[in-house]
Amino acid sequence: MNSITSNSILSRSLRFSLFANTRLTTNTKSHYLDFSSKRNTSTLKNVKAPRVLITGGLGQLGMAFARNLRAIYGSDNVILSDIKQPSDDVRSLGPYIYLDILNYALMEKAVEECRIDWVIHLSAVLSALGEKNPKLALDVNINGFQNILEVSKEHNLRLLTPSTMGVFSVHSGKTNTPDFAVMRPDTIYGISKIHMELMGEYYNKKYNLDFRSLRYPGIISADSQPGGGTTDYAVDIFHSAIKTNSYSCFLKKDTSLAMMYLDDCIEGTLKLLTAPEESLKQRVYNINAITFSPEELAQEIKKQWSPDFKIEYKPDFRQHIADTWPNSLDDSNARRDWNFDPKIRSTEQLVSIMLSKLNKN
Ligand SMILES: NC(=O)c1ccc[n+]([C@@H]2O[C@H](COP(=O)([O-])OP(=O)(O)OC[C@H]3O[C@@H](n4cnc5c(N)ncnc54)[C@H](O)[C@@H]3O)[C@@H](O)[C@H]2O)c1
Ligand SMILES: C[C@@H](O)[C@H](N)C(=O)O
Repeated sequence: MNSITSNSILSRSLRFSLFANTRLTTNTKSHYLDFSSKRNTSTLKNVKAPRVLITGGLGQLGMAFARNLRAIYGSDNVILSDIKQPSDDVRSLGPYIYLDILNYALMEKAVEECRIDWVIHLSAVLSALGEKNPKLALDVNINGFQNILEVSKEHNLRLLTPSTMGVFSVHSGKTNTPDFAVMRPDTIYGISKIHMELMGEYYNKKYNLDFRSLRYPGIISADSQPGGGTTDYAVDIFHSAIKTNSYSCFLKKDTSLAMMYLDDCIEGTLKLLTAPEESLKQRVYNINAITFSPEELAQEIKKQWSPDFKIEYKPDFRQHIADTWPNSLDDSNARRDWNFDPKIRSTEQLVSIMLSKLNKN
């Protein structure tokens, strides 16, 4: 059960600067005023906020986005959506609508009726699930994205869609992989995410669509379950350690991968979402934070949780996927253009924050 709290992870000053940064290109609807002019702060309070639609919001990341965006722009301005039934808790925190991204008419109706200005498009089928059901992954990740891309173009929306380190491959380089590396992924997930990146860039160039994307490493969260990826072990291991003081890992002990704590993912994404157009030198950016292997993570859990913690390694089909992915990404462009700056930078910090959060639940 995800423990849903309404508190934002963002500091008050960061929330304010993200709000103040919420600037608009001239061709955007006038739901709210342009902050780019030299307004003094007293005018901020009586200015309308953007109305944000989150698709696929009931997965691992969606609620954290909703909580933090609502803390900045107000609950009624952030509409959560998915094809799952939300809990009463979720419904109590703000507007929720059923939205299947494969239904273009339904999506356009939602954008019009909810007077949407920005979309955070999270709906997707992730790597492991995608290899089990390639047709579903193709449908959701490609056809679904085409729908949201078209609706965003037709309605002048700002569209942010997360990409993944899964677009890289053995040809991209394993360490400090740059934004513009060779991309030849052999998973349906990686292929569909490259499609998303390239089509988003095409619509930006051809139709001036305000498309933004960032390549996440494996995201690690305490309050939400992962949705079927190859890095899910790094979340599952904590729940298993607390429950049984043991874990059976589906990757080999030395499989080093790029990882990130949820709060850094959210803060970084909101920085890109609100970055002034003129600061963006590209539309798709790598972000990076921590690198560890299952064995290194297990050793840190032994240190901070229990020296008797037991781990076994039983690699499955996800090992091949992980073997094609980088262990770290070069995110210097994200740092340069919109001040990406993760706080959790070590396995030790990650284990400490995860155990403290999970022990509270
Ligand atoms: N979590 C990570 O580690 C990670 C890393 C890299 C990139 N990303 C990206 O971030 C985004 C969110 O990831 P997540 O971990 O929350 O994913 P998730 O798998 O946990 O959730 C995806 C959501 O999409 C929804 N969905 C599926 N089909 C849909 C449809 N037809 N219409 C509407 N919604 C539909 C699902 O119901 C689910 O709630 C995805 O685009 C993913 O590729 C995530
Ligand atoms: C890395 C990311 O895209 C997701 N957690 C997956 O493993 O598929």
